[in-house]
Amino acid sequence: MPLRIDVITIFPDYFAPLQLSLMGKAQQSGLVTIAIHDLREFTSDRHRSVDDTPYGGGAGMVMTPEPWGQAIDAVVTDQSTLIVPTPAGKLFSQPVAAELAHSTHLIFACGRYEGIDQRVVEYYRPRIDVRELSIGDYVLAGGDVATLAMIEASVRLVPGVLGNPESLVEESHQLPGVEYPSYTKPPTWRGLDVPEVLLSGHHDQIARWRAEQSTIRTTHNRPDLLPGS
Ligand SMILES: O=C(OCc1ccccc1)c1cn[nH]c1
Repeated sequence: MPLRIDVITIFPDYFAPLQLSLMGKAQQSGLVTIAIHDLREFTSDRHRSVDDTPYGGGAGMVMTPEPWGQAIDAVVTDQSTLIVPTPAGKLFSQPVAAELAHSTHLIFACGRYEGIDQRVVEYYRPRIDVRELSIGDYVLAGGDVATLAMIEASVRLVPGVLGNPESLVEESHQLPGVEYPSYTKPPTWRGLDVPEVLLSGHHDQIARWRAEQSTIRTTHNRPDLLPGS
């Protein structure tokens, strides 16, 4: 059963990169189908407006619910998962990407401005799986870039998309923490040598060195990922 993804956005051109490289091949392989929908196609006024001023005051504009209701109704089934990228969402992560990779149908609602009228989430929550997801603690101008990141992270985990599942095995069996540093040819570059152990052929020493490098790097860059933290 291929994974179907529908993206609803006011900037369809943001998703041109999905036709390239791994994402493009995934679509050609039939493992994934991705459709992009322009939210303005679902407006009914002459100005094709999608936003209005916020109730309760405050700066910025809020996206009105009706175009979203029309657009989501056009693609939704009882198997759909509606994903709303927002800084206020639960944190997207590799385990969440793995879950999405095994879904049947994902609908991404890319909000702009201050976000989408919350009643859109409230309306669909009793009907389908609705997930407000954040890709990190910073604010983007819209959900489009977050959606690209979540699609790329999820689609690469769809069985058959990655030519070499080997790279997934290492990723999933990785020690808690970040990856060890990688090196390739030439053995010396601008006076810098590749760590000797990596050229030694001693696989147990290499594994030990990599584990140690992962711990050093995690301690320095991501102490929050250290076991027991
Ligand atoms: O900025 C983001 O989404 C766009 C957005 C949606 C709703 C209101 C403001 C901005 C975002 C940041 N981390 N994850 C998502």
